[in-house]
Amino acid sequence: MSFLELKSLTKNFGGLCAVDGFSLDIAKGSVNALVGPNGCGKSTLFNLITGTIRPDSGEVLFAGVNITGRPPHEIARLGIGRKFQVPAIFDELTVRENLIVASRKQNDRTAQADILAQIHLEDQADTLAGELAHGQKQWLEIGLLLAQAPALILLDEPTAGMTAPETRATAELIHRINRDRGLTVLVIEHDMGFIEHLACPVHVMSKGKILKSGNFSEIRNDADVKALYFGTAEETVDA
Ligand SMILES: Nc1ncnc2c1ncn2[C@@H]1O[C@H](COP(=O)(O)OP(=O)(O)OP(=O)(O)O)[C@@H](O)[C@H]1O
Repeated sequence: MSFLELKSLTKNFGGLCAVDGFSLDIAKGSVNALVGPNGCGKSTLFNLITGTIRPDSGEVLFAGVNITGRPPHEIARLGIGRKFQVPAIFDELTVRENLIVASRKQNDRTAQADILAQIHLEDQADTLAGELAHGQKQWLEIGLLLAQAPALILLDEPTAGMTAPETRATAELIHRINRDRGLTVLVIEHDMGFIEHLACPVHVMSKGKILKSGNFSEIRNDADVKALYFGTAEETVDA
């Protein structure tokens, strides 16, 4: 059954069509990746899902409920969490305090301990968030999302600026929270190595709509996708 249903979403900014009749069905409990060149409309699509901006036309259905045009706080309360590229954490609080502040149930220490284990920051619980390594800050922000008990999370370039081991660990983290919490995940990414580790359905966006959907190797070897990135079908997508 479709958990998130995007139906012919369209958003224009003046004369620019950023999202152009975009449709996609995301199944409950699945992980999906959205890739595409700079400016193809990925972040605008996330803004349409989370209510930051309203579509000119089209609909967003979440768990069967039409949430199109609802305000962001209402959509968040319904269970959609979003992580932006730059981590929004409290640097001057410890990792544990960050989680407590973000938690729906602030006294539920068991839930917070579970999250600490899942984001691999058990040993840093009493470290100031500002002192964490870059990758750990990104994981803490995913932890802050988990503390709000969402059913769907949208991650915008979660591995930006990460080392290769951090990137691999992030793919494992996403698998873990998907498996252990039954969370549905939609990820925007540029890093094809990360997408390969995720081993999930990949949707390629171009000029506001889906160009191709498939598994990693189908996308990597697709002539239209190669042409989109390189203007030629001769090379391999590994940017
Ligand atoms: N608020 C806005 N006002 C005007 N134009 C906008 C606005 N937001 C986005 N755009 C334009 O819409 C197009 C799509 O932008 P968007 O940020 O969604 O792309 P993207 O695929 O997320 O890009 P990137 O990978 O670089 O983050 C771009 O041409 C962008 O300049």
